[in-house]
Amino acid sequence: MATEGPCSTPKPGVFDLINKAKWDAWNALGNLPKETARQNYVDLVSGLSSSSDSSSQVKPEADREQAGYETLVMTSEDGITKIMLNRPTKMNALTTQMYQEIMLALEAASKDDSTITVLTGNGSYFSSGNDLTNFTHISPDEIEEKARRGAILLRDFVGCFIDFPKPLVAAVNGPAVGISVTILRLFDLVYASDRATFHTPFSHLGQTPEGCSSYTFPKLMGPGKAAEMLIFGKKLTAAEACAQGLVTEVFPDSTFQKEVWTRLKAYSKLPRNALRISKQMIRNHEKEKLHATNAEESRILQERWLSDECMNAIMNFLSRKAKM
Ligand SMILES: CCCCC/C=C/CC(=O)SCCNC(=O)CCNC(=O)[C@H](O)C(C)(C)COP(=O)(O)OP(=O)(O)OC[C@H]1O[C@@H](n2cnc3c(N)ncnc32)[C@H](O)[C@@H]1OP(=O)(O)O
Repeated sequence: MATEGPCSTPKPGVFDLINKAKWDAWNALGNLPKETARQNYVDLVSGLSSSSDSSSQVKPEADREQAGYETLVMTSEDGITKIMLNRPTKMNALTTQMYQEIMLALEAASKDDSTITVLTGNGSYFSSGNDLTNFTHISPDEIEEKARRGAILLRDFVGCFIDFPKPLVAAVNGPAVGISVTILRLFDLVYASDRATFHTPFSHLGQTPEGCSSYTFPKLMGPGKAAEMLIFGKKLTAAEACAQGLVTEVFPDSTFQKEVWTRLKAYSKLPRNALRISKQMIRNHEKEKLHATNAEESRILQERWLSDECMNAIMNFLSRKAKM
């Protein structure tokens, strides 16, 4: 293009891979003037040579922290976008603001140039699930409206995981509770520290399953094991969760970070589009079912949040300190 102007030669045959790729790139430039193409080429080459002059001048793919999040730390490096829940003193309990920021972060990650997206937690917990103070400071005349809006937020939040287009990985650095457990089935890989536990105390809270777990857990582990977790609140160790298929692999806590990130950096070098298309092929089979389950679970929870059972359980949790 830079020397001959717009593409005018015939397209090479389908098996002439190298010349066909060159032709496609040339043809894609359309009627770009020869001079502009030449300047673009010079800019590209001088950019490459100046960056390869000396290794000290190569700016490493810095851990680019993305601004605008208060409850998360979002970084992109080595083809991996990491979304880290960042309320360690509250065990990364999920506030309304956090649900919203996670949705924004997923939206941004779905469009950035990374290959893999990872969700993890800062501190000792992955997440203690829904922040139970989300249900406080509500006057009686606001309760129904708050429950209605909560159900919409829940449905939208889980919907983002169902529809996420790229490989999505959970690095479960510590215990996980409630919704931070149920959504794991919507991830493509779940790596867990051997310190992690998996606990869904819905009945204890007068609540019911979400995150599509009423469908995905029985399908994954059989109805009996799913009932132990979702109905009776049995807490699983990382090894047990791995045996049930909820966790992909367990790592010793002492080497968890090193082993997981080494593995993910290697995966992130695989062809990006192939990974994305394969993920979508695997997930597309049951998307409709997942969205229908999500809508139904959110509708039922909206009712549960208004029940005495739920309100009493939350008041019990919040008044623990006062009783101590
Ligand atoms: C839009 C709405 C969508 C709703 C979707 C619905 C989801 C359902 C669920 O997720 S159900 C699960 C809800 N989570 C829980 O029931 C866990 C509650 N927390 C605990 O049981 C414990 O805090 C613990 C086991 C996670 C940790 O116990 P530990 O004794 O180690 O630590 P503390 O209890 O002292 O916790 C430290 C401070 O963090 C606060 N905190 C922890 N988790 C939550 C939470 N989920 N909600 C609110 N606050 C939480 C805790 O109160 C302490 O705060 P303080 O230091 O200010 O007292």
